[in-house]
Amino acid sequence: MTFTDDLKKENEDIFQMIFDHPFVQGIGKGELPKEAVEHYIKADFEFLNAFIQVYSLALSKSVNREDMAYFHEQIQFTLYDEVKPHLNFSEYIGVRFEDLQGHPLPPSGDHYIKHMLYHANMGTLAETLGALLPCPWTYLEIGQKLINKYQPTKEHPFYKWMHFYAESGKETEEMRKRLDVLAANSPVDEQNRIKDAFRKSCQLELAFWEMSLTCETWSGELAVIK
Ligand SMILES: Cc1ncc(C[n+]2csc(CCO)c2C)c(N)n1
Repeated sequence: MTFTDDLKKENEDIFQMIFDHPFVQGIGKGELPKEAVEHYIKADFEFLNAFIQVYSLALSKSVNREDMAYFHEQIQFTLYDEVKPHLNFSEYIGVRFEDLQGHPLPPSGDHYIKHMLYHANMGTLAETLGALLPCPWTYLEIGQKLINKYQPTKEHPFYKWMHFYAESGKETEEMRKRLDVLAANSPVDEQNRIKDAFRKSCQLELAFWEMSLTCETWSGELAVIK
């Protein structure tokens, strides 16, 4: 068992709760409230901006060219390829993607990006990867399991979304490989911080789906500053 095999086993409960979440199941069924999808895209555009910033902090902690090239590639991927699933969702709600950008993150999304930024700013490269890994891993599993369960055809409204993530296994594999090497050389207290960062990111992935479905907002009248 590798370190990341253990992480997956310890967090199987949250992976299952994510797959069972009504927003995720709604993707598989091809039926989702348009307001919830709009809430998701607005938040996720900002989430990806933060993800790119976290990758760049990880790049700054890299000590060899291979890791630098890896984070550079992942920044490119997030900037240009991750737009495709957003476009699929935007088409479904009939709103231009450009009109869904620049909105402040709701509380759970805000919590998630600050959690990642905390580990990237205060922790080691391994800790940063621990906080990042649930993002590609939970989406890979969602894509694969939804396709398996619902067998979508090309006419399914979220066919592209599901295939994009089901075929993103390389991202998860590469990140796992790096974390496994780093964690094997980490002291126990650092391994515990990696485990904590990973579990909280899994829980915040779940919270992100719930935030979208319930159109979560900040309380009170005062507008939130982005
Ligand atoms: C809340 C949330 N979690 C995960 C993803 C998917 N995702 C975002 S960046 C990335 C890895 C790129 O290297 C992946 C798989 C998302 N869109 N939104």
